[in-house]
Amino acid sequence: MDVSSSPACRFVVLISGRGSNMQTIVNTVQAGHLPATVSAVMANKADAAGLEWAQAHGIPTAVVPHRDYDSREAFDAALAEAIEAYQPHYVLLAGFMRVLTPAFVERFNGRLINIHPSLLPAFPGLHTHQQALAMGVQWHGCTIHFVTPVLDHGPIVAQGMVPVRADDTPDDLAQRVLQVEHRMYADVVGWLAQGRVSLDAMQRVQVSGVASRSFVLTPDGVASSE
Ligand SMILES: Nc1nc2c(c(=O)[nH]1)N[C@@H](CN(C=O)c1ccc(C(=O)N[C@@H](CCC(=O)O)C(=O)O)cc1)CN2
Ligand SMILES: NCC(=O)N[C@@H]1O[C@H](COP(=O)([O-])[O-])[C@@H](O)[C@H]1O
Repeated sequence: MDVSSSPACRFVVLISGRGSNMQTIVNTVQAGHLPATVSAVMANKADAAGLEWAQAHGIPTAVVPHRDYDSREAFDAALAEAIEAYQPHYVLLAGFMRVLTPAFVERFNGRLINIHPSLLPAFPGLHTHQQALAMGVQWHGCTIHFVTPVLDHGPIVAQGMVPVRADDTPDDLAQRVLQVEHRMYADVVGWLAQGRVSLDAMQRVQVSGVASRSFVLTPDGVASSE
């Protein structure tokens, strides 16, 4: 793919399902206020509902079915080849549900971003809303972080939090957290596109010109904690 004419920040977005975070990313970029483009949306499942939405919005899509490969390493190598064809500045995981191998993470080191539906380091892995309710936490939320070989452990870019209600079900919590996820990823995509995000010598995230990297859900919507 010839990207020489594209000086903008190129994103490839990885999904596994409905892709509401991917839709937020595409809508943010296609609003036209950022020097950025979503070069492709890719999924590890052909039935990922977000693929049809992306195609309808003019975004190239690809499927690399993880079940077609004999090993995690082989799948990751095929996925990496598909991604590198677009020469992205960043690869954004948005509901991507495969644990990535160290070789894959190394190949995109410093350019791989994920959104996780908990306030890391609390509740890594899957079923985070069930974990939160089981522990009786009163605050829950989401984290955008750089991806490292250690699952859900990378340097944190932003976090957002929501109150937990006594009668919450996991789905109630998921829907409340998604509101914050969408606002957060929209802001983080802007920071990335504007070249504001870096890692210091201690592998801590720095975002130039941004006073707060935390968000909170209020009765009036999602607010930055500035
Ligand atoms: N090396 C890393 N890979 C991934 C990270 C990461 O931080 N480091 N983040 C995840 C995203 N994620 C949570 O945010 C996550 C995704 C998937 C799983 C998981 O256990 N997946 C199973 C399959 C589950 C399924 O297919 O439904 C698996 O891969 O065997 C845990 C956490 C993305 N990858
Ligand atoms: N461990 C990864 C993970 O659980 N990601 C979560 O999957 C959901 C996908 O929603 P979406 O497909 O509508 O963006 C989101 O809540 C995201 O945080």
